[in-house]
Amino acid sequence: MATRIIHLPKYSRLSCLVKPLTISARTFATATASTNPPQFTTLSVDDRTGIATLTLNRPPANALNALFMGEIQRSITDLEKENCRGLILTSSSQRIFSAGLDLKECYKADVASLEGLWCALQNLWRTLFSTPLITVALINGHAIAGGCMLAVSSEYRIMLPNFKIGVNETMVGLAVPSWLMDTYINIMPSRRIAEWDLTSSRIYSSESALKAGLVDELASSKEEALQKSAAFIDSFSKRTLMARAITKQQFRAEILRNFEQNRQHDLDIYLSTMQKPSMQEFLGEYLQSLDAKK
Ligand SMILES: CCCCCCCCCCCCC/C=C/C(=O)SCCNC(=O)CCNC(=O)[C@H](O)C(C)(C)COP(=O)(O)OP(=O)(O)OC[C@H]1O[C@@H](n2cnc3c(N)ncnc32)[C@H](O)[C@@H]1OP(=O)(O)O
Repeated sequence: MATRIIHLPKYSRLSCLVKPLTISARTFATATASTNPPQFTTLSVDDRTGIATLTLNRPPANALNALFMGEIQRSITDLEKENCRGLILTSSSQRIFSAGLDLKECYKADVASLEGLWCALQNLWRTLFSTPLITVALINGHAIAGGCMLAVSSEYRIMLPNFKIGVNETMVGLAVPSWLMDTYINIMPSRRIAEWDLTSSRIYSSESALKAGLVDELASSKEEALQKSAAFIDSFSKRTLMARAITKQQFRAEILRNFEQNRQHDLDIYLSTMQKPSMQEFLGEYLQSLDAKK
């Protein structure tokens, strides 16, 4: 299980682009660092197509803590080095893609832990948003806040029915960071709708997300969604990959520049917000409300 990403064929050596994902797919887990075994992700790469599937596996909610986010980020970076062609991001859970930041780790945490969490979130977003890989979020469960961030940072979103997706920060009294706002605007058909959504903490159903343009397709099963994800990646021919990647990065460059200029400010806002007694009190109540559902 604990295998590093090695022996991945260079995409340039692949002779055939359009092949179904299966037969020669190898499954292995991603390492969190060169010496540490992975804990929360599994990566499978199809040798023939050059398509990787990264599966989030941190039960029960794929809540994003620093270690988990570091693993995801390193997987993407490793795949880039191996000239992998496309990445499908999905969840091992049958009902939660990701519930966003691990709120339990935000509660009564010391400053160093809060800082570690936020920097890991910033780094993960930056890596996913800027990667030259063709990225698809296969949203097979609820995707809230940071979970939605993973989806909107990807290039294409395919969602299974009857789940929820959206960014709920203002509902809990928090401003949406400008880089997340820009990422959301980048994919929504209308800036006006994006502003409405983020200011009102709108959470969509899968079906309404499709109508609004927040997701691109629905699929009735994970298998169908995998096929559609592979089809999206395959729709870009080998010939266009380099030009495509540069064009994608040009589209995203200004958002990335703004982020770099405000990175420290963004961290400072998060730290000061999370350390407020009123926020910690609210967070405690919020966590209790999640538990009270049982
Ligand atoms: C008070 C909020 C503070 C926010 C702090 C952020 C400050 C920065 C602002 C700007 C940030 C932008 C970047 C992103 C930020 C975030 O991601 S904040 C996280 C916001 N996420 C949520 O509000 C989601 C909360 N969860 C849910 O709504 C539901 O759990 C669900 C995802 C819709 C799933 O519902 P359901 O299938 O009914 O499962 P549950 O029973 O509710 O949950 C299962 C278990 O998972 C635990 N859990 C759920 N969410 C989280 C979480 N975010 N962190 C940690 N743990 C979580 C839940 O407690 C259950 O646990 P068990 O009781 O152990 O089973």
